[in-house]
Amino acid sequence: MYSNKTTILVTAEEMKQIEAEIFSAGMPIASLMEKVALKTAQKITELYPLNRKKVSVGFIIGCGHNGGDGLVIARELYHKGYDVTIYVPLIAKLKDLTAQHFQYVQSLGISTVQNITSLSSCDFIVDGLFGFGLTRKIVDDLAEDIKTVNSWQKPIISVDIPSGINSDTGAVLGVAIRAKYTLCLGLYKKGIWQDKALEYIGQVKRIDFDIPSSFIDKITSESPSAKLLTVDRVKEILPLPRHVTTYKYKQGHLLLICGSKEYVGAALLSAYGARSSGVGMVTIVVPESLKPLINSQLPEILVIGCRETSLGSIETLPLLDWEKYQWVCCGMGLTKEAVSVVEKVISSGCDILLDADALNIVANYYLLDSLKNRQGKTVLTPHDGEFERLFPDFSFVGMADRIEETRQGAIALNATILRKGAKTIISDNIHTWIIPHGTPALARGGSGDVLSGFIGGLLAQNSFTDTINVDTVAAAAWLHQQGGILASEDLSTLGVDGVTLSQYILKAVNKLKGNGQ
Ligand SMILES: NC(=O)C1=CN([C@@H]2O[C@H](COP(=O)(O)OP(=O)(O)OC[C@H]3O[C@@H](n4cnc5c(N)ncnc54)[C@H](O)[C@@H]3O)[C@@H](O)[C@H]2O)[C@@H](O)CC1
Ligand SMILES: [K+]
Repeated sequence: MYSNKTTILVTAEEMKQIEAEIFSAGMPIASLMEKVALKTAQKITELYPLNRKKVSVGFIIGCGHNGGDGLVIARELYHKGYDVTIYVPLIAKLKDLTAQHFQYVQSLGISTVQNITSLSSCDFIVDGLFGFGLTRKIVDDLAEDIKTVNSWQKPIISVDIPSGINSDTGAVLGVAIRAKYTLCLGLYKKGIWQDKALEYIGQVKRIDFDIPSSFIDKITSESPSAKLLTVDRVKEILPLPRHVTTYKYKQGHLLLICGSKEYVGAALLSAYGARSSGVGMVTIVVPESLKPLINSQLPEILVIGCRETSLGSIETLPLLDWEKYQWVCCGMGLTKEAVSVVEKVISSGCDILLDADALNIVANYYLLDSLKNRQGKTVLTPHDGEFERLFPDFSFVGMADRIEETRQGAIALNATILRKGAKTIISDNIHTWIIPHGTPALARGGSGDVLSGFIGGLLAQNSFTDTINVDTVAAAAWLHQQGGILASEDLSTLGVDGVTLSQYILKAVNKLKGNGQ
């Protein structure tokens, strides 16, 4: 089983409360700081081992306990033989524990400097300026110091979170350290996984300090915390291994409603995505003129051609036996003309996924109420622009916390929302997943069409299991990103077109060990 402890994202307030539980249970504050900082120092020695030549490290130390951590790390690296220099810009405001550690490092003869530029010759920098206690914008000399450190383009290791990043929203408070590594202490701070922080966090590594699960549960069980999706959880969610006596209709029947003369490829790519899911049956509804192409490219798919408008969009849906399908995916390349199509899908009572033009139609034609009150399950897959168009009147849009905003959207529409971005977020209100790894190779036309078909195929298969939909959608998004990562490793960031991606998704599935294959 995956552990809450290693994947949960906490706010600064939650972290403070968990810390308070630890202290009130008897752990002395200084002992906890010592433990955390020793483990962090150990990680730094692994990242930058001492070799025959001297390694010099500069510390930028703040006035709170992030600075205290920094000073303990500085002391340990000094004892190990690193050439340590410390800069403490807020020296008059040090918290007691931090001041004590500062006094001790001075007594050891560790060199302290009065100016940031004195650190410019160090091999790397440790940022212990601010952690989750940063409450306001960084200004004046301190802001200049951060700009100066960033301008050196040296490796910077941030303790807990890059100084200047809001630990809940990921927003830059004035200016922020651009880290090469973020060594996050204990639990992941939510801000680290927000898109806004991405340019600053570098590689994230969690330093475990044995927080009892009961404390984490006590503080977070009532709150709608987000979690990082792990490979182990993805393995549990996948509809594998298959039962030996299964047959095609037991593996789900997916209905795709998509495509137009203008966006032929969207229909093809959604079908390729569905194909990669291994779903038992796929039926695709497209404008009549697309039928021969789909037949020639994907011979295993049933194709229903529809009467089309003068511009080549689906004019009306034929009579469909909706009950036959475990999931319906609609919208990819449909064009904004296909209003009646989207209305019919929403009123069908089926379990549905709406993407692309279907989302724009919902936004343009005020279909939000019918969406919210529909019988079947709903999955929506907007990117940021589509998300904002979906909720023009809702106060939560623009609330700065992208993760919470997505959860609020899921509540408002009684739906599972997958919000695309550098970090994909999936929420059904109760559960929220973040896909930790991603690749900019997927920032190109067609990736989303593949994703919708792939999600639909997994949802159709998992509709025969107890797996909740938000988990299936998240696992699909995880594999989609992994497919992109594997493809870009083989073919470069420029080589991940939609067809290639759909094939590499299967490589990502195959890489999961113990999936019954
Ligand atoms: N939560 C935990 O379990 C643990 C936390 N520890 C460390 O403690 C840190 C949090 O410590 P603190 O609460 O002392 O907070 P910080 O060390 O992040 O900084 C807070 C201090 O900075 C000042 N400050 C805030 N914004 C400022 C600004 N814009 N300009 C100038 N000064 C500003 C505040 O007045 C306060 O004195 C964590 O990030 C972590 O590094 C560890 O020592 C031990 C374990
Ligand atoms: K920091």
